[in-house]
Amino acid sequence: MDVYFIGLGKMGMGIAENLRTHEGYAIYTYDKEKAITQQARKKGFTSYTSLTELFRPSTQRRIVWVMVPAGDITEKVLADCRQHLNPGDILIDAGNSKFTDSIKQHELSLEKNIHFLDVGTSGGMSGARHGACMMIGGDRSIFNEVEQLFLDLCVPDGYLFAGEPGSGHYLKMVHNGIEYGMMQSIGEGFNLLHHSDFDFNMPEVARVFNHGSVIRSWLMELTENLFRETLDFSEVAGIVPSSGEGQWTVEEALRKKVAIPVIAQSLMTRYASEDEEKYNEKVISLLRNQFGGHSWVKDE
Ligand SMILES: O=C(O)[C@H](O)[C@@H](O)[C@H](O)[C@H](O)COP(=O)(O)O
Repeated sequence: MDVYFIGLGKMGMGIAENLRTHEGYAIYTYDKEKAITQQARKKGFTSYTSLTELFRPSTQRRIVWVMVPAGDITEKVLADCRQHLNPGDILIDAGNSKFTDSIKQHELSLEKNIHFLDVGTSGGMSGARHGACMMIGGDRSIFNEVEQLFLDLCVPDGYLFAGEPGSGHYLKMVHNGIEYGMMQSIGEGFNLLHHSDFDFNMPEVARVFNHGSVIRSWLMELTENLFRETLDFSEVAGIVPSSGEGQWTVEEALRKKVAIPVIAQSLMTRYASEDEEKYNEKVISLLRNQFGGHSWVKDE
């Protein structure tokens, strides 16, 4: 198979490096950053500096693996690719795109007889390099034609053809909603341990939670790792950004009138962490003062 990688960031580069450890692929790469193109060449990839060079006329079917930031950038890259591709080529968006965008991209691709698969990719950087988890939406017949790609890139049992266009990214969205809730719960539990009257050894607690307990998990292993690296979090601001999938999960739950209180609360907690002004808490403090004469704490 001729596989063209577009976007060699933390995930794209890992996936490309993963794929070249398998037989049967000709791999071509492109990244808009010259420095990354150089880096890819140093690693031995055939790497180009423009899409025109990358997509030199070819009679072979091209499989294009796009892994760039979701939203406008993905939309532009996919549109640019379609300018160069032949009918029958396969365009794969393996980034964290919104499922509604993927449905649209599927339709736009179809207009040019280009096939489109939306692939939700999980497992972080180590997964990309050594075996990922992938959730795939699109036409089943196209998935069947390139299934070997997923067999090679994923851990055993680590991919699923989810169904219609958009379903791959829908699944990844909900996966990330669950990820938000699980992380929130781990954070809260360890916060309580941190404030308790007992002197718990945090890395050891995370270790024991990981051996035979109900809550053993990769996130708990990462919790053990982070505590082993340092117990001093004084330099960490405690601000938790979010890339969008948690928000889309909540929006979808509102649209479908499905209750997801834990995931919604995890998202709100992240938003609150970013709100350094604390206007909400200031209003509440002053309200307590209004009705009860309670004093408010002066900002230092
Ligand atoms: O499954 C995964 O490998 C992760 O979910 C990965 O996709 C990424 O780390 C998140 O997109 C971060 O998402 P937030 O920025 O929303 O926390």
